[in-house]
Amino acid sequence: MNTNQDDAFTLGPLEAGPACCDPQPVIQVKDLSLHYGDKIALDKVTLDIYKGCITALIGPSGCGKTSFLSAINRLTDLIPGCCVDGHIFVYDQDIHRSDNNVQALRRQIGMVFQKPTPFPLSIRRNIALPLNEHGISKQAEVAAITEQVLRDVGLWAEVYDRLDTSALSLSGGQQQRLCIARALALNPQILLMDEPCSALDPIASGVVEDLICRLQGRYTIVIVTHNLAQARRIANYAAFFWVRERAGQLVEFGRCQHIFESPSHELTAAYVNGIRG
Ligand SMILES: Nc1ncnc2c1ncn2[C@@H]1O[C@H](COP(=O)(O)OP(=O)(O)OP(=O)(O)O)[C@@H](O)[C@H]1O
Repeated sequence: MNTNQDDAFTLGPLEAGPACCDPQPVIQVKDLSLHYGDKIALDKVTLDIYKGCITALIGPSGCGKTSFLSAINRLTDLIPGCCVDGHIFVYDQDIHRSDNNVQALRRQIGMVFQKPTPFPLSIRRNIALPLNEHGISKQAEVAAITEQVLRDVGLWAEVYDRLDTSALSLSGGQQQRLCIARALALNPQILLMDEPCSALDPIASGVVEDLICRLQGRYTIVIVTHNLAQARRIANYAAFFWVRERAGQLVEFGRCQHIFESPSHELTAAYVNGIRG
């Protein structure tokens, strides 16, 4: 087993530096409101997400962070009673237009959840299954992608000799890296991550956090985190949500340094300094 994590990852820092030096909107959210029946989870949120950057969604429990994430790849379509108003443009396409291809959208946008969610199948099948579902089934191609993405997430050296064992035999941190590899296999441009480290022990969490930093620049990443220190360490931009009049609202969005060191709103300052929330 390779114990040196720096050697394990095949992704290093980008030579050209982070793409977020020159912010280009990839996801444009305009007046997004989201209801679950009578409950307003998000009220008129407008926000741009920039190409190649990591954007952290922060705020107290129940302010609509997960709902915001779910709307971006239309997972909200699957929730009974959930209703979305407003517009979300991904690469200038309005994703809620009726002629939009949801399968193509989800291929473009990978999702990683709080709790690692490997399929109860072998490590190999976990990567192969989504590829097969999207029409990639040539054995050599599937094997090459499998090796590449497992190398990308620093897992190859740990699993190359047991690809046919159950993914459930992996540790929690390894399972989460497998889930990230599975998301990368379809070559998405955008990754949505809902508290990807919160179910992991501190060491596994550190490895996954390091991996997320290595993905920056290659992918546009939107991450929900309750860990403000983590948001500060890894994100280029932060969006601070709050609950006002029982509805989730965006209070402030900006460069991470601005949000944490000189926010424009008193509420943001109170939250990031641990006074409220
Ligand atoms: N499927 C659902 N049905 C009804 N209400 C829901 C549903 N999902 C979320 N909500 C409600 O919508 C609001 C926003 O929830 P959401 O999970 O998006 O917030 P969050 O900021 O991600 O919270 P947390 O940090 O605790 O995960 C909450 O009041 C929640 O109870």
